[in-house]
Amino acid sequence: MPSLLGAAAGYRSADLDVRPRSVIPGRQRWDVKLVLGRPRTAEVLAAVLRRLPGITEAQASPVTGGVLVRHDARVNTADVGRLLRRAVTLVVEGSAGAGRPAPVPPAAEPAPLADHGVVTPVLAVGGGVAAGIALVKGSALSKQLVALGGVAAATAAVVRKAWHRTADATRELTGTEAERHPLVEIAGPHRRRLYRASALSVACQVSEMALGTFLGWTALVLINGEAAPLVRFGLTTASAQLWGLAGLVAAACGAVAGLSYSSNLQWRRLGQDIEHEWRKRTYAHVQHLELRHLEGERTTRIAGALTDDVRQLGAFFASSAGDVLQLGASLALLVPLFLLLAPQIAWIAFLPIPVIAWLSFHYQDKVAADYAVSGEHRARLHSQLVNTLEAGATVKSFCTEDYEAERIDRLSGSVQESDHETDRSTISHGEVVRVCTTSSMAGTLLIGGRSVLNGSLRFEVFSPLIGLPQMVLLRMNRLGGIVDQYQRTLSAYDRVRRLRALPAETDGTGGPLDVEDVRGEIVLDNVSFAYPGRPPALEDLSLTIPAGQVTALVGATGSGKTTIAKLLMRFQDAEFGSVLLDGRDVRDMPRHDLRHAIGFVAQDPFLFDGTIGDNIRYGSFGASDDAVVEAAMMAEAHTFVAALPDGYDTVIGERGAALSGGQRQRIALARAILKDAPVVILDEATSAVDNETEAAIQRTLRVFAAERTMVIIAHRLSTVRHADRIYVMDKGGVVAEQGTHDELLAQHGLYASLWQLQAGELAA
Ligand SMILES: Nc1ncnc2c1ncn2[C@@H]1O[C@H](COP(=O)(O)OP(=O)(O)OP(=O)(O)O)[C@@H](O)[C@H]1O
Repeated sequence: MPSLLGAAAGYRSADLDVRPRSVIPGRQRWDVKLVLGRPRTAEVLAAVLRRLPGITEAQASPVTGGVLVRHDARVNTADVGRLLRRAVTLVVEGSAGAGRPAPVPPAAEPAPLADHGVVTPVLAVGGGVAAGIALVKGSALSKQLVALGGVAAATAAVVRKAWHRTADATRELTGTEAERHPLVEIAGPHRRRLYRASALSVACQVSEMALGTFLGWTALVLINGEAAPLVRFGLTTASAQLWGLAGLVAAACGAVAGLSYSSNLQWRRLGQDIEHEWRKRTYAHVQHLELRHLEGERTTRIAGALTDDVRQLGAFFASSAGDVLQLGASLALLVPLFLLLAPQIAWIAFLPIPVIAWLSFHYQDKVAADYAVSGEHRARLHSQLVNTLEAGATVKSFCTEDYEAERIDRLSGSVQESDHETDRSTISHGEVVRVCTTSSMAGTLLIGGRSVLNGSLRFEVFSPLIGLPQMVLLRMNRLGGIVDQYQRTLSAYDRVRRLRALPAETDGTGGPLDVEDVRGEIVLDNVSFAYPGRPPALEDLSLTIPAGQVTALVGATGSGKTTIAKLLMRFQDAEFGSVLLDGRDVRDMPRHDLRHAIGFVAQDPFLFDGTIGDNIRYGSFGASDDAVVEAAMMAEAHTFVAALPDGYDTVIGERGAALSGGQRQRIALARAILKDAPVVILDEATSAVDNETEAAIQRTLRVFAAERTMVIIAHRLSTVRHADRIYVMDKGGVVAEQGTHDELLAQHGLYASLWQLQAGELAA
C-alpha cells in the first residue's frame, strides 16, 4: 500500500499526484508534487528514473516541482507517464522502507516458479517437521544440529534471494530477457580464466586452513605432549611430531604463498581482460551509434562509461571476487568439518553468517540509490570540468573565473555530500559485521570451552577448531567492502549496458554501392524532417543537385542547409520523402559505401591531436606524401605548412588548437580533397579564410570539381557566384529561389538583395 507507506515516511497521498506539463517526442515535462521542496527526494526520483529502461535523462527540480524526462525512441510517449508514476511510487515505498528508495523496482509480475514455486514450501515443510521431531524427541546434539541446519538454511535463503534479486533488477533495468546474473554477463568470454582463478583461490584457502590446523596441532603437542592424529602417521614422540609439524607448516606456508600469488595474478589478469574487452566492445558500439544518439548523450558521460565504469567492472574481479570465493570455500570446508568433529559448537560458530548476509543484503538495497545519485553527481562534475577547461578563452574574456570556480565548488560539494552518505552506510555496515564476528568468536570460545570442561568435547578436537572459524569470520569483515564493490560494479554495469542498449546504425538492405560508378546526382523528393522536439527543419522539400556540377545552398541561418547534407550522408534519416543518390534511396545503401562516396568538410571541422600530415591523411591512410602535399596545395594550405619549422610533422594539439581558424579549415579541406570522392560537400568550408585566399582556393577547386558533384553551403555569396546552380533556402526548410548567379540577380528577390547587401559591405 504505497499511500500508507508513504505516510509513514512523511508523504501524503496528494504527493503521488503527477501531471504532464509539456509532451513532445523524446522529451516530456511533468509536475510532480512529491519533489516540491524536497531536494533529496528530487535527486532520488531522477536517479530512479534514469535507471529505467529507455529513459536517457531525467532531472527533477525541488524548486519548481518540475521533472524533465528525455527518452529514446523505443519508449512509447504514453509509457513515459506510466514509468514516471511507477518511479514516484517506488520512491515513496522505498523511503518508507529503508529510508531511501528501493534502487530496483520490484518485479511487477509473480516471481518465477524456481523462486517461490513448489521447491521452497516442500523444503520448508519437510525441514520444519524434521526439526520439530528432533527438537521434541532428540538429544542435546540433535538440537544443536537443528540449530546449525537453521543457520545454513537461513544463509542459503538470504544469499539466494540476493542473487536472484540482482538478476531480476538487471533484467528490469536493461529491459532484456537475459537469464544470466550480471556477474556472469560481465565475465563473458573469460570464463576459463575465471574458473582457473577460482580453482587457485579454493586451493589457496584449503592450504590456509591446513596451515591453521597444523598450528592447532602444534599447540596441542606443546600442551598435551602429543597430537593424536600424528601418531597414526608414525610420529609417536613429541619431538618427532614437532619436527613433522615444522615440515608441514613450512610446506603449507609455501603452498599458501605460491597459490595466493598465482590466484592473485589470475584474478588481476581476469580484471584486466574484462576491462579491456568491455571497453573494446563498448567503444566499437559507440562508434556505430546513430549520430542523433551520440549527440544526445553527453560526451563526458560516454567517456565516463568507457573509462571509470569499465574499469570498475574489471576491478570487482581483480580485487573482490577472489575474497568471495575464498569465503565460500572456507565455509564449504568448515561446516562439514565442524559437523563431523564438534557439532555442539558449530551453530554458534556460524550463527553470524546469515545475520551478516542479511545485513549485507539490506545494505546493498540501502546504498544502491546513493550510488546512482553520487554517480550522477560525478558525471555532472566531470562534464562541467571538461566544459569549463575547454572554454578557457571564453571564461577569461568574460572574467567569469570566480563564477566557474563557484559552479565547480557547488557540484563538487554535491559529490562530497552524496559520497558522505554512502561512506556512512559503508563504514557502519563494516563495523556491524565486525561486532557480529567478534561476538561469535567469544561465543565459540565460551561454549566450546564449557564443552571441554564438562567433558562433552575433547580438547584435542577443540584446539585446532578454535582458529578455523575465526579465519572465516575475519574474512567476513571484508564483506562490507566486497558488497560495496559489488554495488559499484552493478551501478557501473547498468550505465555501460544502457550505453550499449542505444541502437547502432543499421544498413540498407540493398546491394553495395560501387564508389567508382557513382555519377553523383542527388535528388531530395518531398523531404520533411524535424529534430526530436523541434519544429520541422525541412518541410516537403524537393530539389535536384545535378551530377558533375557545382551546386550551392545559400540562405537564412537555420534554414536547413546543413540538415540536407546530414540526410544525404545518413547522419539523420528523412521522416517523409526520400533522398536519392543516382536514383537510389540512400536508406537502401550500405552506409559505409555511401559515406565513401562523399567527401565532407563540416562547418566546424574536427582536427585530431597529431601532426598536420596525419590529419590530412585521416581516412586515406595509404596516401603517399606527394598526394598529401598535392591536396594541401589545392586547399591553399601548403604555403603556410611549409613555412612551419616542422612542416607536415607539426603537432597541432587538441582540436588543432595550435592553428588559426582559417588554417584549420584548409587542413580539413585538404583532407576531403585527398579522399577523392565523387561527391564533395563543403559546409562553410572557407568561411574563416580571407577573400584572397578563398579566391585562390576556388580557382583550384574548379579544376578539382571538373568531374565530380560539388555542393557548396555558404553565407558569403562571393564563394558561390560561379556555381552552376544556386538554391536559396528560407526559414522552415523551403527553397525560396533557384538559378545561376546572374539569373538570381535578375529576379531581384532575396538573393539579389543579399548580394547587394554583401557587395555594399565589401565596398563600404
Ligand atoms: N542536432 C540538432 N538538434 C536539434 N535541432 C537541430 C540540430 N541541428 C540543427 N538543428 C535545428 O535545425 C534547424 C536547421 O539547422 P541547420 O544546421 O540545417 O541550418 P543551416 O541552414 O545549416 O544553418 P546555418 O546557416 O546557421 O549553418 C535549425 O533550426 C537548428 O536549430
